[in-house]
This record gives sequence, C-alpha cells and structure tokens, in this order.
Amino acid sequence: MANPSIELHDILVKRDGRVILNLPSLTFEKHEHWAILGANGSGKTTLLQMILGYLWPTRGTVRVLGHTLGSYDVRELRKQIGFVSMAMTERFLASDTAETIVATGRTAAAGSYLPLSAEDCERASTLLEGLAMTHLAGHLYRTLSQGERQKVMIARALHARPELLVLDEPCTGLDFPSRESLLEMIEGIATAAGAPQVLYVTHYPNELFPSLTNVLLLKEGRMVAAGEKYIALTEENLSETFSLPIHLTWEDGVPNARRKKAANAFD
Ligand SMILES: Nc1ncnc2c1ncn2[C@@H]1O[C@H](COP(=O)(O)OP(=O)(O)OP(=O)(O)O)[C@@H](O)[C@H]1O
Repeated sequence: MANPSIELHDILVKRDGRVILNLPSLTFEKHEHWAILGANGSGKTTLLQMILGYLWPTRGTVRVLGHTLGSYDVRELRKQIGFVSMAMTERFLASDTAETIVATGRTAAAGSYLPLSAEDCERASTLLEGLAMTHLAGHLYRTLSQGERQKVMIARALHARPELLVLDEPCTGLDFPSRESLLEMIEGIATAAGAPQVLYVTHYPNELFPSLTNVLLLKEGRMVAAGEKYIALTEENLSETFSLPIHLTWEDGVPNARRKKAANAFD
C-alpha cells in the first residue's frame, strides 16, 4: 500500500531569474531507500534544502512525512529527520568528545547544546556500540579522521530515532578504506530492523550501496530518470546525467560505472 514520505508536486525553483530546479511530480515511498545522483550544480542540494524546509519553491508543493511545507512548523518536522552534511561538521566544538557530540543529537538541531540527560548519554553509548565505534567515544572530535567524523555525525543524526536519514555526499574527501567503511556502516543502518528511510546524495554512481532501492538522476535542475534502481540507472540515463559515455555493470546490487573508452585512432 502507498505510504509516501516525500511528495513533490510540479516543482519549480528559480533564483536570480534562472531556473535551478524543475521537477515533475515525484513520490518517495517510506519503504524505499533513495539515491539522488547528479553532477556538480545539478540541483541536489537545492532539492534537499527544499525537503528540509530551508528553501521555498517558486512554484509547486512539497509534502514531507505527511505534512505540507508552508502549513507546518518545519522545526517540528526537522526533529523527525536526521541530516548529515559536510557543512554541519564545522558547527561542533572541536574540544568535545565523540560521545558528547552523539549525545547532543536529541533535538536533531545542528550545533545545539542542551544540558545532557543520563538518557542522552546512554543513547550515545548504545549508538556508538551498535555502530562499532565504542573505541572513539572519549576521543576529541578534532583528533578524529574525516571518516570517523562522518560516522560520529551519522550516529548523532540517529539519536532522535528519525524517520528519514538524509546524507549529503558523506564520502566527500574520504580515502578508499574510509569510504568503504562508511558505506558499510550506512548499509548496516539501512538494513537494520526499524531502520529510517535513507536519502543518499552523491556525485558517484559507484557509491550506491546494495540496499538503496531507488534512484533520482538530476541534470541541470531537471530529472533525467527516477524509479527503481535497475530500471532508472541505465547506461543511457547515466551517460545523459553526466554528459559522458558510460559503461555500466552490476555486482551484488552495486553499480559499477566506467567511462566508455574512446575509439583509439591506432586500433
Ligand atoms: N541562491 C542561489 N542563487 C542563485 N543560484 C543558485 C542559488 N543556489 C543554487 N544556485 C545554483 O543552482 C544550481 C544548482 O545548485 P546545487 O547546489 O543545488 O547543485 P548540487 O547538485 O548540489 O551541486 P554540488 O554537487 O556541486 O553540491 C547551481 O548552478 C547553483 O549555482
């Protein structure tokens, strides 16, 4: 039965007279984990900002978790959404420990420091344990690697048991092992009992971990394709999205996209 978490109706976002997002009506169902994939400037961040109620469309309506944006308190809505982006990581005090940062996730507000309750601290240690990060609990945030910081931010985003977990390019700047480790952790979260719905934003098709079920492909603010991943993520759609001839194979539910070799003049 249909149980949508996000409904976009005929969206147009214009800034400085320029169209930066122009989408047809789209529905994300609660049981689906979505990837939002596109090149730099394709409109991914604009779309996320709209879903999180930070930006209003010039035209169209947005419904998130059953509430129409514009007629509901977005601060209440954001309590049900775990949001992790690189920009957020700078808002935390470098002198805090990983455990403290996770413990402050109760309100789901970035950089918010309410007095911590015993429950907050207990929840933080449960999360760190569940995500195999107990060894980082007492480490100062500033001493953590980029990959570890991202993991801490994701643990923090889970504190309030969100219905929706939005991850904005979490692998940016990570080396290969850190990226693999982070993706493995996210896959674990997405497949756990009672998991939040995941919205994963990336530039890289090869980051699509197995439990992602659906994909939205964006190019220059418009939709190239959207739907179940094996249907939407084709060589043709990917090539169109990135303006690059792409060869695509699949392994265990994970796409492997490679640039097609140009014909060699000496062949
Ligand atoms: N407030 C604004 N005023 C004017 N143009 C804007 C504004 N915000 C975004 N844009 C433009 O809209 C386009 C889409 O930007 P957006 O940040 O959503 O893309 P993106 O897919 O998230 O890119 P990236 O992967 O580089 O983060 C870009 O060309 C950007 O310059």
